Amino acid sequence: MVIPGEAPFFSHTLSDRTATHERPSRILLVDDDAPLRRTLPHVLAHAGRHFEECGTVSDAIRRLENNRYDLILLDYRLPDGSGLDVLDWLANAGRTESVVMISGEDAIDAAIGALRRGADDYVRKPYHVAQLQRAVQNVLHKALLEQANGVMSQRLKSSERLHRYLVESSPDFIFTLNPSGAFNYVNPRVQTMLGYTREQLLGKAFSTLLLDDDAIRVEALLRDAARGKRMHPVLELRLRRLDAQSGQPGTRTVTVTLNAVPISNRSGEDASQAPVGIYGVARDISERKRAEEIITFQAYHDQLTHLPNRILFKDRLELAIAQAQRRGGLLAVMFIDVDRFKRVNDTYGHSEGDRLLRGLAARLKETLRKGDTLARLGGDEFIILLPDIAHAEDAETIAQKIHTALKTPFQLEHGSFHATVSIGISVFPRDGDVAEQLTQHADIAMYQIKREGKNGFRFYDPDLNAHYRERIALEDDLRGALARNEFSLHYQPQISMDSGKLVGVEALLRWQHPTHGLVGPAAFIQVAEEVGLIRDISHWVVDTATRQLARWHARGHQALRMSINLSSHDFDRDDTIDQVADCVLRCGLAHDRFEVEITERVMMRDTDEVIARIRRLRDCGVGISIDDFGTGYSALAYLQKFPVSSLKIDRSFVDNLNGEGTQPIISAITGIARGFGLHLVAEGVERQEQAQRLQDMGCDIMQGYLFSKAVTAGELDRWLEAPPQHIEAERAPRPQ
Ligand SMILES: Nc1nc2c(ncn2[C@@H]2O[C@H](COP(=O)(O)O[C@H]3[C@@H](O)[C@H](n4cnc5c(=O)[nH]c(N)nc54)O[C@@H]3COP(=O)(O)O)[C@@H](O)[C@H]2O)c(=O)[nH]1
Repeated sequence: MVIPGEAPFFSHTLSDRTATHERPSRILLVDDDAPLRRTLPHVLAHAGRHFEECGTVSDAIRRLENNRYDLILLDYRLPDGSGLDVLDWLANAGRTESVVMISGEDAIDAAIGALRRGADDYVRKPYHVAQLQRAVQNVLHKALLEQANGVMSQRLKSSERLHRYLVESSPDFIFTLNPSGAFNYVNPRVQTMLGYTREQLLGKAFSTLLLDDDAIRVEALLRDAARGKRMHPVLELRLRRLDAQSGQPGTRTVTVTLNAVPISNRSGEDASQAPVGIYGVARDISERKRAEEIITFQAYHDQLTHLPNRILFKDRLELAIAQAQRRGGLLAVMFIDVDRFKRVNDTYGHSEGDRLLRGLAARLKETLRKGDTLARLGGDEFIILLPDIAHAEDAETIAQKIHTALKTPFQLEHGSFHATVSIGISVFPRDGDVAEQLTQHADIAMYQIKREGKNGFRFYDPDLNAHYRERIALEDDLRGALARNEFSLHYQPQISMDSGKLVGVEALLRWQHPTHGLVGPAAFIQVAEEVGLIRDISHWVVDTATRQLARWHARGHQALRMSINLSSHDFDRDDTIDQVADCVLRCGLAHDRFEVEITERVMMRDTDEVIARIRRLRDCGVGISIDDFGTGYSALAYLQKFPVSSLKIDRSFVDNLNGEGTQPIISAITGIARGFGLHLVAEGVERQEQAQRLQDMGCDIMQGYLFSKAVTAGELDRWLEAPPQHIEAERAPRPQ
């Protein structure tokens, strides 16, 4: 490295300069004695010595003005002045030539005067040759030593400047401590790194920058160092920082290397006795630490809620199991699933779903103690670890607290939302002694709560395993069912009692399961909804049903109506509704021939979006039929809001025709249908007398096992060509 304006650090070596005998010496003889001037070069001859001569002061000065010499042999008395004049000239010119004064003056004052004015030696005439030779040799040697010394000190200065430059401009905080551990040097980096000026730190103990824990470690180290022990190479410490802007204290994380350095080199003494200073280098690793912390946090936490994730949860659970095993204690795992969460996402969008999850995380946290772990496993699944419980029932208390905490609705952008959760609990060691098992058993218990109607909690029970496995298998089979073409539609006839004719059909979904045979929708629709398969299934139903109806219309049965069932989930989005409209249009189905049955569950959703979607269907000529009409509370209110075209008298009324209050309800429904001009169908008609009573009450169209179960399209083809004989027989005589 080269400091600007400086020679390279080690551009030459000492040995170059100290090899005096090899170096030529240029010597000027100044004497008015010409024979002496000619003789002296012979007397003083030596390898590398070159002599020049002159006899006057002025001649000497002229030569000096143009040349440099290593030595001047200078006579005291000269024709035009004194050798002292030459000495003065040399002094004034700042010249460094060595001078041996040669003089016949006896007086000691002359010698002293010459030496004072810069002569290096004084030889009095007459002299012995050997005396002059020695003087010349000594002076030349001394000059060379001085020269070498000058070079050396120049190099030391350069070296010191270089080191100072390196230390002062270092990106690290470099410091030295005295034996008491107080700063006696700090480089300027301290100001940007820690916010202190050098003056603020000099004289202060290093420990004043340290946090308590670190201070204890470092003080022990410094004590060891003072006793001559080797120091540890690298420490990670937090140094106190003074924020210049806010004046607030903070910390920076640094790696520090501390090295003991003996302060004085007292030769002969035991080195371990020498007082020790400390040389330290602190490197700021705060940013790296922060980045590491963020990466670690992200690896072990859920980004949405900032709760621990599955990995961290498992880690904590394994630790808690090990501790519980040691102390023979209990712990509980609570698997929590948010009920109907998917609906929030589908209806209000993902940002509302996220808001709800964050709110839920905060509420769940509030119900827990320090030391418990709440984690998010993903989606709407949370899990809690209660690492230290006295009784299994303690987990029950927490579950109740959670349900209580959720009684207050969440405030979302779209308004308030009342969330419920299903909680499954497993307890160590009763329900398992490894993390995966406890988690899976809590999950199974949670799943059972879902099956039992959600919004509750229960403990794991080994009997639940079988149900769980069935459910998992069902989910797996269902996922491939569409691709394997295992679905079909069956059509249940609707008969007009007046004409005895088949006037409509309800399309009902069937699943030809590879091992279980023909499976009805009640066994899988809910699962399809929960695992998100319902959309694709509904699309298949809509497509198949509209094509089939178009085929029957094309064969001349244009009056035939068909209804299909959609899931309430299908009304959360536009795509299924768009598809119904597209299919009806593409197949050219006449107004009201194709109908979508909606349940009160759909109407209860009652959002602007759901109403708009139902209106859109109606505008496309699709009939809207209310299934299980009259079983809910606000049936009449719905009729005002929704563009309904048909009502179905629920099977429960038909079943209970003789029950208290049933007949007035059925009469009311028939009255409403007549009043609003709605198509009316009674479903679940199984017996002749039911058909008779319904007909008496003004209901004409009926559907039920009395007439037929749902049949395949092929069977219905045959029906349409030749209605079965028994239908006529089932028809009740017309009222007179
Ligand atoms: N999202 C979709 N849901 C569908 C679809 N297809 C059907 N479903 C829903 O499943 C429910 C059960 O249907 P299913 O097992 O087919 O039962 C229907 C009839 O078989 C049964 N029924 C008909 N007549 C009688 C009878 O006289 N007695 C008796 N005990 N049961 C009878 O009733 C069911 C039809 O009911 P409804 O829909 O209310 O008219 C079913 O309720 C649908 O909601 C589908 O494609 N998608």
